[in-house]
Amino acid sequence: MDIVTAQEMYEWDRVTIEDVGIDGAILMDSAGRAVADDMASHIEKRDKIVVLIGAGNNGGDGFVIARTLLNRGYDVEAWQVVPDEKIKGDAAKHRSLFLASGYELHSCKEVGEVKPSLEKADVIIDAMLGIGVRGGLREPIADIVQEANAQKARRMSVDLPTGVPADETDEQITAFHADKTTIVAAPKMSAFLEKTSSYYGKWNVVEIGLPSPKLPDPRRQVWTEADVKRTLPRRDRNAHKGSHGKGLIVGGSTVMPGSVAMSARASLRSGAGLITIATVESAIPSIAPFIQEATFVGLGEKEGFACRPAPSSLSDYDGIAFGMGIGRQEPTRSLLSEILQEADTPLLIDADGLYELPLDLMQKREAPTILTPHPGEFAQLTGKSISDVLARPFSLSRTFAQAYGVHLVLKGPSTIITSPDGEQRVDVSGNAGLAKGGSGDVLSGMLVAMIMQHDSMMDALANGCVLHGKTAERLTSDDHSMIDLLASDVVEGLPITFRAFS
Ligand SMILES: NC(=O)C1=CN([C@@H]2O[C@H](COP(=O)(O)OP(=O)(O)OC[C@H]3O[C@@H](n4cnc5c(N)ncnc54)[C@H](OP(=O)(O)O)[C@@H]3O)[C@@H](O)[C@H]2O)[C@@H](O)CC1
Ligand SMILES: Nc1ncnc2c1ncn2[C@@H]1O[C@H](COP(=O)(O)OP(=O)(O)O)[C@@H](O)[C@H]1O
Ligand SMILES: [K+]
Repeated sequence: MDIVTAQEMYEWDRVTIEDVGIDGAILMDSAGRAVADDMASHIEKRDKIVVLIGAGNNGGDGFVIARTLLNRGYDVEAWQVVPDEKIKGDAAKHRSLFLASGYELHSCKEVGEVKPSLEKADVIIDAMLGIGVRGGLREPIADIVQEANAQKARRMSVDLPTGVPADETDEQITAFHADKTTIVAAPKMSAFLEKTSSYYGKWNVVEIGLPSPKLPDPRRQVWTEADVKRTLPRRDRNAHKGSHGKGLIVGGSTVMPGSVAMSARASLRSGAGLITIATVESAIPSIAPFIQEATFVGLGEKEGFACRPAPSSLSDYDGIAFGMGIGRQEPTRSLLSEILQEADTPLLIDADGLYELPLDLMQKREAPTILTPHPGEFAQLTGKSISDVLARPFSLSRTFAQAYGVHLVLKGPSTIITSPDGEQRVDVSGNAGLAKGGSGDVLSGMLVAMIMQHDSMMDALANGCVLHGKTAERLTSDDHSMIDLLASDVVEGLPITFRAFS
């Protein structure tokens, strides 16, 4: 499922109308009817419905939705919240069709006129503004949004909640707070941004007749369960342990020994053939009982933290993960510098490994490098603030991955995975049960296992992220809550996930 900007959406629409030859008013009719069909499955005949209609094409969709629901016998009041002369083109045509059908259209210049209807409504449908919003909301829309948000009615938005822009933004927004949004044709970037995603409520996408081959490839897509099922490698019945990769996990310290054990277990549970843990010598006895299947390499240590030299024969491994629980001490960073220069296999760097990462050495590597920061770590890597990262994760990820030639997994409720040539995939699985220490360590272990088994790095990373999130989702819907779920529960939950997906 492609994720679009406003500009990409307009281009898709333009090409469909001009080159394919589908009339704009017909597209609007299809869009409105598809949205009405979707919304109708969430409303009852006895519900009092108010449709709020703006000036642009989003309002045009609103006229079609109101007419369609009225045709089907729903109890609908249609409210135009802009002056007549503002409504032009296809929207004006659908306004005429609405009136010619014999339906009543209310209009308001200020919120007081529509307020009694909003107060009585069971459902408020927002077709005021879509991807064409510019700047702060003007009156009366600003007041209507505030009044609608104060009601107990169910709020449903058409395409986007009014006030939410389609794209990344630094601006503070005031917006309609939808319980549900029916998105037209393709999800917009803002559905995945921390600042704006909550205004959408639950969302889904309806098809409206825009031909898929005519969408200019945004190189940005949601990675779905179906994508995982399609691309997850099947295990060959003649496999031996070497077929699925020999991984090295470098991390841990005397004060943080558990993280590497979790990464290693997650890696083995995700299909890695062999896992070696490289950690400070003194931590091995405390870790070993938790992971009988792994082998160990003892690292030299200074005051409980790992130091050079790097484990010998780095080239024996098919994948390396560095950083979980390793600490931020100077000797540890020298160890990473050595690994960056010597390892000629895929190297994933997470957690403390990302702290003061030598970007120049990383950039010189020829084998793939994968960074898995959360927004705080990415802010530190880029010299931006966390709020900058949260406002522009797509563009900052793409710029960084392309500049440094790395794969970037920017973690969060929507995890954005970017390749060195700028392709992006978004994983929306998981829930707040994962907002716990150790979740990232589990993910790193899973990703190393995936990297060793897939031919495509992007498939490996996207599949690993979705399987991680889906495991948490399943666990919190069965035996656990988001409160009690531990990272180690996610590791032990992997078998059922893999059974479902492979
Ligand atoms: N194009 C497509 O691909 C398809 C689009 N479709 C649908 O069309 C929608 C996009 O339509 P759109 O381009 O007409 O923009 P839209 O969001 O209705 O707003 C424009 C109006 O809002 C006004 N306005 C702006 N900012 C404002 C503010 N801050 N406060 C107050 N008012 C403000 C602005 O006024 P102006 O500034 O011009 O005076 C103008 O009148 C899209 O989301 C989808 O639903 C589908 O039907 C089919 C395929
Ligand atoms: N609210 C959430 N919804 C979905 N996934 C989440 C949420 N919070 C955290 N996660 C996921 O959990 C993991 C946390 O990683 P990270 O922040 O590195 O944790 P830690 O360093 O504590 O192990 C990431 O995969 C992230 O995507
Ligand atoms: K809307």
